[in-house]
Amino acid sequence: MQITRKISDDIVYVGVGDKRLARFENLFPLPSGVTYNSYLILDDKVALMDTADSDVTDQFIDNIETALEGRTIDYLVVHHMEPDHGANIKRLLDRYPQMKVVGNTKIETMIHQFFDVDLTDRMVIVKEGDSLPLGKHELTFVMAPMVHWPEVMVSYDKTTKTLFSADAFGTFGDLDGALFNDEVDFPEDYLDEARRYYANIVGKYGMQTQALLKKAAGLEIEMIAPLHGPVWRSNLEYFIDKYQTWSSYEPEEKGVLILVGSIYGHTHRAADKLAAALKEEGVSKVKMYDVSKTDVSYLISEIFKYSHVVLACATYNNGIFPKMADFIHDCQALCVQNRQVAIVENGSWAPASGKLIREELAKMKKMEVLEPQVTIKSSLKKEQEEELCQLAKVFAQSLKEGE
Ligand SMILES: Cc1cc2nc3c(=O)[nH]c(=O)nc-3n(C[C@H](O)[C@H](O)[C@H](O)COP(=O)(O)O)c2cc1C
Repeated sequence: MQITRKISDDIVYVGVGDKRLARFENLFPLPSGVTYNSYLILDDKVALMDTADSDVTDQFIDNIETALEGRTIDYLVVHHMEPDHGANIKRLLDRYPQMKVVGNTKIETMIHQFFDVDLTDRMVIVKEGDSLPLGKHELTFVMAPMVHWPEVMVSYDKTTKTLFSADAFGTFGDLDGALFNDEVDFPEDYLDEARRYYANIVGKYGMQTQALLKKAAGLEIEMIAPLHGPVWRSNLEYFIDKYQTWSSYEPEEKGVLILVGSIYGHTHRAADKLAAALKEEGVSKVKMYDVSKTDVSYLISEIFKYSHVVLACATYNNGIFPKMADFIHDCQALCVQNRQVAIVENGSWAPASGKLIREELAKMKKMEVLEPQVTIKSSLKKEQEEELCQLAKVFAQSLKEGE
């Protein structure tokens, strides 16, 4: 059985969706799966654009064999060596003995690291701007180092004006039979997962992503074919604009994200009070999460989205409540920056989480702390309720600025 679709007259999607994988990179929950995209260009020469994860090998090979209709593969273009795309390189080298691998020198090195293969006379090394003629199609290679591994490159097909974008413009989520962005309700059903993918996987490398966007701006692109999620053939500016926003660490939306680290719920009550006060002040977008309940990858995605953040946190063994500390650590690792943040701390004998959170924020770029910092000693009292109302006013004013 094969499951393939054409993305143009002679380019066939041979990728595979996987709904069974629980966590991407054994880390990020996948409630609706993921796709491993791969594309076969059937020209005078046949080029396969990347392979797929070992979990889907059988279906992937079936797809390729059907699309080939008895032909063989001349070139395997490797854009990225992460095993969710590179796992089948050796298998394909064995299966198609005349196939050559196209990639840069770092890709060649990594192929040898991952596999015991002899690449003598089987490697075509390419650098920035090099081209590979296939017949009607000609691929031009553009290096994209650290988006999000060092060897990453993308390629551009002049004939169909397609950018094979590697992991850039990828999205979590299986596609349920769809292939193109205009076959799904992307803003409704995929945007959150696209942001979660970007923020957690590529988010650390904003500068490198900006460099790639700059190079891409010089190309006439009508289709973006990433390694995960839908192929973009319409409204490209919409998704490119999202990437501009995310990679420059600009908030996507004005609104307040409240993150609560609470052991017994008292800190939650304070967060509830603040949320209600924000509503009273006319703040339309307020979103609250318990950091113990929500996987940190969703919290990271949300902080990439919202302009303003409240960290409401209990003190735990003279430290920051562990789940909140984990979140802050992830923010630092992913270079989260440029947000307005307020702190609500709690402690029964020596509240310290506020001071410690402030120290962590100071290590990050452009994280402005809004005052007052509110200190609760066990449960919320009248005095702190007033401080929370005052903080809500400060937020409302800050949100209005620049409108
Ligand atoms: C294991 C544990 C360690 C704690 N460590 C501290 C501490 O170092 N300093 C402090 O002031 N309170 C400490 N507390 C108390 C809590 O911070 C305090 O009771 C707070 O009000 C809890 O808020 P919550 O109801 O939102 O969980 C600790 C509580 C627990 C359960």
